[in-house]
Amino acid sequence: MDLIKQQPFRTCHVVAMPWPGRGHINPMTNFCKRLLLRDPNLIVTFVLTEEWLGFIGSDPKPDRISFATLPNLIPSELVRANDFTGFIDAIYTKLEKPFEMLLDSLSSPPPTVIISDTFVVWAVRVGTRRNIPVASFWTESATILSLFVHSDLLAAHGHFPTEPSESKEDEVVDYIPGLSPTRLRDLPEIYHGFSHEVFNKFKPCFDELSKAKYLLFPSAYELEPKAVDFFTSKFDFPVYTTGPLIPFDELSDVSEPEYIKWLDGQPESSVLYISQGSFLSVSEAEMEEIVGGVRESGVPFLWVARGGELKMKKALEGSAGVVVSWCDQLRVLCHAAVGGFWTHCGFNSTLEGIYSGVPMLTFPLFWDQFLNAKMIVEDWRVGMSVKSNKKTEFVKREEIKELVKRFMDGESEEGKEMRRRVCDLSEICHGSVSKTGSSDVNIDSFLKDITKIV
Ligand SMILES: O=c1ccn([C@@H]2O[C@H](COP(=O)(O)OP(=O)(O)O[C@H]3O[C@H](CO)[C@@H](O)[C@H](O)[C@H]3O)[C@@H](O)[C@H]2O)c(=O)[nH]1
Repeated sequence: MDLIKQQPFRTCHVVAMPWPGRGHINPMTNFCKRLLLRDPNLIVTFVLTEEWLGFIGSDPKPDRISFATLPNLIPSELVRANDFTGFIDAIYTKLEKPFEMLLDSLSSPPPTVIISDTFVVWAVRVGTRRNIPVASFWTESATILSLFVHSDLLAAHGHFPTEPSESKEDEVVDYIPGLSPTRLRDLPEIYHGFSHEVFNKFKPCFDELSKAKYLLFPSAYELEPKAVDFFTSKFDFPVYTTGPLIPFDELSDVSEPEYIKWLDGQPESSVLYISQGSFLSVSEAEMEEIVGGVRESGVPFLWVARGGELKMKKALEGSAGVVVSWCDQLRVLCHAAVGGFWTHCGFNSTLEGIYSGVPMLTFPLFWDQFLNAKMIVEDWRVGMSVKSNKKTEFVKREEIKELVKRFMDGESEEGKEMRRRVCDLSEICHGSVSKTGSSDVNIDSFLKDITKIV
């Protein structure tokens, strides 16, 4: 393998500090694995709460990653959605000290760089105090980061903060660098309500960003070139796209869980894979409509029902599909039988859908997911939207039934066009992580940066 040339005697010690959440830990893990593959002298200390170590500690991992824990001083993952702003506060106020104590204990060799999730607000502060460079790791789209750092521009246009109103919702935001013209209704509601509260909590993280030494985007440059270019010109430090940080290296797994065996028996591109993410869920009434609509469409499905597997199995008894509580998502998406992905549009899922070349039915629930859905449907044109045009109403089963049938029809003109486009984007993503792709080139440049002796 063409590895980067290392300076002798210099072992690079990366301390990885993800935000405690599945959609953040997964790409950070995959990034560390990629770093280890490219640099035989690198070691990684991966920092998790004790609870998260319990969730993922038994997963196979390379030798040169060791886990270190922070005490369980924040609300459990199992209930964090109940009080999300309280969860953010706890991370902000309770984990900085234990993290510093942990850094004190890492002396052989001492940390070379901290790679920290951008939302871990104190990481840049800690790194600056200790003269350890911090690479800020942003797990959402570059486009939404541009929106977040431009709340002043939104305010200047009367779009932030503001109360919801029908007329405003149709106004078009066309002045944010890297963001294609977008109706206010398709942006996360950072301008009012709960998302506004969450945004205010996270705003200090965007202000800290300029004090980092590197910025890392877990995506392919070609998916959002304008937004990435904006950050490259904004900051006087390096900005890297790493290629999609999804577990494509693990696709050759030989195990055959029941749901893969079931997929093996289904016709090509016939199955709708449904996953609503690992964090929030929809109301019971809305779920009933979704279940009814999918069932009546007659389309075969593989459904990940987090937390409510038994109930869902009962509701879908006798219909054309399988319900599981968890699956190896990328492997499922890459299976020939899967022809569509009903997704909540978490950024990892979005990248996984694109990488697999599977068109998406978008059903965003919160935060960046609304803009991801808009990019899927309008910018990349690789999906259709399930959500009603009015955010207060949910879509009824009859509409869902018709939409699912239309979406899964690979023979219609729109179906063919959507599939052609997603295959093109899939090729771009595959290219970026291929042997000669931009991902390795960028990761090697990042490694050269962090291992150079100053
Ligand atoms: O049965 C399942 C379900 C999910 N996953 C994986 O879990 C991850 C989920 O990540 P993502 O799609 O990003 O969803 P969330 O966990 O909801 O992500 C949070 O973090 C993301 C990245 O910051 C944000 O974009 C989202 O809005 C936020 O909810 C993906 O890698 C999936 O492959 C599985 O492997 N099996």
